[in-house]
Amino acid sequence: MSSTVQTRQDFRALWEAAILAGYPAALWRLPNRTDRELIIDASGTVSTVGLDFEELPMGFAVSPFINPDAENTLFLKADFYWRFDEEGNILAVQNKFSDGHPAVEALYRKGSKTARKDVLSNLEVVEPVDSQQDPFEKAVSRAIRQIKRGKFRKVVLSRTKTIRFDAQPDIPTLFNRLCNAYPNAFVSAVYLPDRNQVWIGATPERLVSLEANGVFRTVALAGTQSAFDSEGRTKRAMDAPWTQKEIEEQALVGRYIIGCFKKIRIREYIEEGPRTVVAGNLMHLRSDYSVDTQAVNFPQLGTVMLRLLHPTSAVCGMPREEAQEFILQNESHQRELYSGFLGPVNIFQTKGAESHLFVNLRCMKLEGQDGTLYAGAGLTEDSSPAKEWRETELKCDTLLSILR
Ligand SMILES: C=C(O[C@H]1C=CC=C(C(=O)O)[C@@H]1O)C(=O)O
Repeated sequence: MSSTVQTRQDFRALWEAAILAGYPAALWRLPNRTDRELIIDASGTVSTVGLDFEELPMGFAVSPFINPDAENTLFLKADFYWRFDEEGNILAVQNKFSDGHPAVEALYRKGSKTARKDVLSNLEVVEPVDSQQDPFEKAVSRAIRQIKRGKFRKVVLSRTKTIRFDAQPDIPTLFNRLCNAYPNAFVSAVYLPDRNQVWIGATPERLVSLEANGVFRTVALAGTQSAFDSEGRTKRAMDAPWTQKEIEEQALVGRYIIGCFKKIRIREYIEEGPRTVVAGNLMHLRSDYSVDTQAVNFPQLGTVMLRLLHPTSAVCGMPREEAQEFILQNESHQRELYSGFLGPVNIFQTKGAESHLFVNLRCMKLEGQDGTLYAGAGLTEDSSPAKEWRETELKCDTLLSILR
């Protein structure tokens, strides 16, 4: 434990010092919380692990979309961990190294000199919008034909939007803006030096949570509509109209989760919903599932369920194998970490360790000044290609409206 005593520290300074030193770093804010948390891995590289909550130390996990049995999960070890309040006061700190260690020197010395910025550079959308629209809509039509032929029931097709900033964007500023705009999202920024990428996003979808009291949680999230009416007024969630297609699309995700519980003979789950939830500029239908792992005497439930759930039918489809094959054959980009999962693992809180993994949605990959936004839409036999395209545009706007 370091003896570097500090009660206030701008996480911007630490983040920038980590990037300068080439250390992997993850910055996040849990939904409906105000604390910001930061992990820095001073090894300089991200390791690949099998995600096992019982085995892993404190850290931050990041998974690609393709990750059978969660065996190829990237893991940032918490060599340094801080929890800050909104004003930047340090609420908790755990450093593995003492004063004099090169990593402590690199982070605290370089970090303390960093000037405060709060501007975002300008950006332009590089890719002409229609170059993506036509191939996307054609792929949606192919998917609908396959669904009608009975190949699968649902598939989630995604597309990208490429943007270019006129200077490297300031991640802490962007992160703070996302936190302010989307209080009920999981907001995160992850720096992966091996890939020379930063992934930043504000996702509404929890994949697996393991609370200190042993409660396991997951959700079935699907169905999308704008949170605003045609005159731009905010809709009331309770008045949101849902079509048969959207109700069915969300029900398939719920059925998939219940199927996973059944596989491992868990009957003691609590199901709540579906209800309409607001996710920034959008609304979705969400059902919540929880299990008391202590009451059912199943401490490994989180690890087992994660392997069964990922990728859920909210990002892949049903049946999973057929849908995944269609995605790999019909999407023109690699998803990489989009629609994978990410989040803190075994973070020690006063009552015990907690883990919270979220599906990596409403996100952007940043490589220098180039950004790639990702968005997908769940397709069923009642989908309309033009409507699905508009839905992906709305999903890109979750981040774009904050960037502009
Ligand atoms: C695949 C995405 O969203 C998923 C989560 C909520 C609603 C969805 C939908 O309505 O299609 C998607 O299943 C995305 O944001 O890229």
